[in-house]
Amino acid sequence: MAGLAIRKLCKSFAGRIVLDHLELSVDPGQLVVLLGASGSGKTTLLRLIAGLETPDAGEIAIGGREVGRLSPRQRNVSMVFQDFALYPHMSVGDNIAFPLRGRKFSRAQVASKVADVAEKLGLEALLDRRPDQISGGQQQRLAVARALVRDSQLLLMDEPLSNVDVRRRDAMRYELRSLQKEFALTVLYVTHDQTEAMLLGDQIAVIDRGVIQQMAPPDVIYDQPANRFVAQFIGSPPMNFIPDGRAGLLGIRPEDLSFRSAGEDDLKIDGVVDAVQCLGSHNVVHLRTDEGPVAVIVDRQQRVELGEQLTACAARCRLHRFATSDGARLASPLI
Ligand SMILES: Nc1ncnc2c1ncn2[C@@H]1O[C@H](COP(=O)(O)OP(=O)(O)OP(=O)(O)O)[C@@H](O)[C@H]1O
Repeated sequence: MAGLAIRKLCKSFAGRIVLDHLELSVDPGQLVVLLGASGSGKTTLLRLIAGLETPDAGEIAIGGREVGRLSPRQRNVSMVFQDFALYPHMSVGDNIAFPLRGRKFSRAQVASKVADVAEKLGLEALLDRRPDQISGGQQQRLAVARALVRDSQLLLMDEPLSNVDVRRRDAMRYELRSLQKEFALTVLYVTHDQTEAMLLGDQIAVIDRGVIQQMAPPDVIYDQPANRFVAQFIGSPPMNFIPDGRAGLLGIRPEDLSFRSAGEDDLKIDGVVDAVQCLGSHNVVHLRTDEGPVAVIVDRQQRVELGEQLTACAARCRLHRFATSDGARLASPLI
């Protein structure tokens, strides 16, 4: 598969800016997750790449070739939507063959390509079944088979797992990741689910109001968020923010706070326990403080009473600093 490069892409609907000089690139064989809230422009971006919408300005190149003027078919991009958009009335075999319809292939060539791809994806015993007669994981493989059979350059996925049972979803994410690696698929995967983004992406591109706020590997997005928006979008419960005094905001992840002080120099926040949530593997303690609400993740063993006065502490090296003006990340307070 090929790489994708987008430069200064703009799109408005009825005078409302949806994509604002957006820049994004996906290397060949990489899975980039486009993560953003509802209405941030994710689907619009996919539709522009696929050629289903026309940009107002900007460039879209697939495999180094500008595709802005090409029809959707000429772009050779596969798009997978919710529930994989399989044809329910067609057999698995016909679903795989469908993208080859209308192309100049003989019956025998189509049959051979379908057999080849079905074998690669372990679907060969299922070719006569209908999509509702195969498992969710097999449906996902069928969607990938349809992209491979037509030698797609790029796979665009728009929340394909959103209707999948929560218990199955983990296994399907794992399988998608394996398929993507095995076949070196270039994938741009849209979701609003931060856990999904962290689990799937080689890189996560966080989008807000039509602009990519940060694109980086998941651990970098989490450990060095480029601005306040990214910092609070990723992490559960979200990062705490308290005023810094120096025209800035301090950001502290709930797991970086504890009620046991480790060092003289620790940041200390006094508060009263407002609520304690049990999340199975750990508890979240919500403090009411003079700086606003603060969440602290603690061991289940640690006994904390409602109304108790406590001091939450964090090592200075774990703090993040952001400008109050535009939310941009500043050097850490220690530097
Ligand atoms: N064809 C259209 N005409 C007018 N407005 C549109 C059109 N398509 C999208 N929009 C608007 O553009 C904005 C971005 O929509 P888009 O579907 O790209 O968001 P999204 O990030 O995919 O959201 P969601 O996660 O809810 O699907 C929304 O405010 C939407 O109403």
